[in-house]
Amino acid sequence: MDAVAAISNIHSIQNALQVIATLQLTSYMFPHSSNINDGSIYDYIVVGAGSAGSVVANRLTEDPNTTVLLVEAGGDPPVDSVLPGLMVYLKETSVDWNYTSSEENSRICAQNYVRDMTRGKMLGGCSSMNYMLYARGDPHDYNTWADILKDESWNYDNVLPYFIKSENLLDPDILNSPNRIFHGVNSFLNVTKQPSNETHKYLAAFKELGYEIVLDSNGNYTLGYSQPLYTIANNVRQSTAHSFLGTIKNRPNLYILKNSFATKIIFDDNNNAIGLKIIKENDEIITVKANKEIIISTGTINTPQLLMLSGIGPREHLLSMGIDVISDLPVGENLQDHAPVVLLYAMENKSIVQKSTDPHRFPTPLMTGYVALNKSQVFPDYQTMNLITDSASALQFCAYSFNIDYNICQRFYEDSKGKEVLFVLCSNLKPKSRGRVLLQSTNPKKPPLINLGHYSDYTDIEKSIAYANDFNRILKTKYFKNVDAKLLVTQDCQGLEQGSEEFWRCYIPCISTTIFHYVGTCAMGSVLDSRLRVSGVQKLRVVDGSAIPIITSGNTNVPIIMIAEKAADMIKEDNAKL
Ligand SMILES: Cc1cc2nc3c(=O)[nH]c(=O)nc-3n(C[C@H](O)[C@H](O)[C@H](O)COP(=O)(O)OP(=O)(O)OC[C@H]3O[C@@H](n4cnc5c(N)ncnc54)[C@H](O)[C@@H]3O)c2cc1C
Repeated sequence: MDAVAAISNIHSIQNALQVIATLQLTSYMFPHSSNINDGSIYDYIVVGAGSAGSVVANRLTEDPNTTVLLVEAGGDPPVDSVLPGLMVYLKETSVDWNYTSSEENSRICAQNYVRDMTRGKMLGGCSSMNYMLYARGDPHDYNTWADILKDESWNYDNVLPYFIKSENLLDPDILNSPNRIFHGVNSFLNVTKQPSNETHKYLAAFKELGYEIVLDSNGNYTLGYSQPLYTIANNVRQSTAHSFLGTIKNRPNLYILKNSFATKIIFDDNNNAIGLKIIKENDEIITVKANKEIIISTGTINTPQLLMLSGIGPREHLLSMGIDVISDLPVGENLQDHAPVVLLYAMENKSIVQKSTDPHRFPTPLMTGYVALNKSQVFPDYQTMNLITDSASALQFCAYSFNIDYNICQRFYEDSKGKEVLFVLCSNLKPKSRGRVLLQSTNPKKPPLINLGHYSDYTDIEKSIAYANDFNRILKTKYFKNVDAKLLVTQDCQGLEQGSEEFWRCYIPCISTTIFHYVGTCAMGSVLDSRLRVSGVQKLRVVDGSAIPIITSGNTNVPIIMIAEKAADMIKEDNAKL
């Protein structure tokens, strides 16, 4: 097999799945689209039914006297979203916004490198196409937010109830452990483990290196290696579309407009957000109105675009685009992501590697680790996601899912053919690099200009070197020695002493990628206040990943769900006072 053939296999399966999607087999699981007319008025309008927007719409409609319109650019999640084992087939399809980032200013391998940025365009947003790892981040993250924002309501003790509020944990081991107190069991988001015996030999190797093997990384202590939790239950993906919308699809006060694209927020003369311009599925343009508030939940890339198109953003940039400025704010700046280094290890010979063929489960056995280099530190510096796979699947992950250069992936494949492969994503959890989102046009349908800025801060390379070196000690463990495990290296870096400074400096820029954790472009503390209100205007909030001031120490879906739970309470409180 070569990398081109591996990707062509994926495309063939995607084509078949696109045909199946026309049957709309999943539509019974989700709310139907409402008939919305020009000029309709609601108490609240929520724009974007992703991880955050679905939760906000659910919580606001708990009061039967409150009407909510939820506007979503995409439609129902297809079968390949609902079945966890098919997750790799969603990229670059009609449910992906298909954004790319131009990385010309960063220090990655190739000049003017273009990176694929997968983003969900359907009910549930990215929660309908993500890799379903349930990770809350570390208490230190939220205590830092509270310090920056000078608002204790964001410290760990005060956000923990919102993590608990959203969750229905179904794992018996954690439920019978002291960590039970950190988990919810009564809510919409079902969470399970996907246990696998194949992880044991690797967990033993991590233990040999001195890492703790923990039952759960989602309590008040996150360090150690574990079999993680997933937003998978009852054989299906627990997207927010499934958990928070499917379960309330008959609420008469929830109105949903699918396949409809919001293009502009309308303000009155006093800068109150009062309406929203939308292009419907049939290209009809309508304006809808909100009595109380408009909540923007269109995600880290589209939220800054919508705000800027509506006159909220950096003055110079808006004026250069011919847009009248309503509020001069650093919208689009502060873009953050985890940019992991991909480390591949060729393990024991296995002519036929046991692969999960069950589409109801996560496709490979996996372990996660949270590590602090300084042993007296209680929060992690880096995260590893460790997938146990085979050379052919590793080739697909490498060249397709994680968009690494074909030739490099091909080389990895050749050097691991017939073997088990440990595919590791090793992420610096607190990168200093920042990217940016700008408008490239006043046409709302034109994608914004995105620069992820990966490794634009030099210290991130240094940190990635330290973390990769630390992880690579795994080669010294008994199991790795017994099977004569090898770190796969690209041709260009061969000849350099493995583990040397020179080696990592060569290697890392070529095998770094994205894990799609984009946050921060409308951050609390700069664009928003700590109640998520947009500064300089009234009746407008942003509730999604863009509101995060500093990226969390792990995957981002569940922290965003927590923000949405907290936001819904703040919206209810603030409007009750009026
Ligand atoms: C491939 C992939 C794998 C990932 N894996 C994990 C993981 O394993 N675990 C984890 O915790 N996180 C993971 N993440 C990240 C996580 O899923 C996201 O951070 C999170 O879902 C983002 O939530 P959000 O509410 O900010 O935005 P989104 O979920 O993106 O929601 C935004 C919604 O707004 C809609 N929208 C946008 N513009 C408009 C408009 N103008 N009008 C109307 N609607 C609009 C979009 O279609 C979308 O539905 C992954 C992400 C991806 C893409």
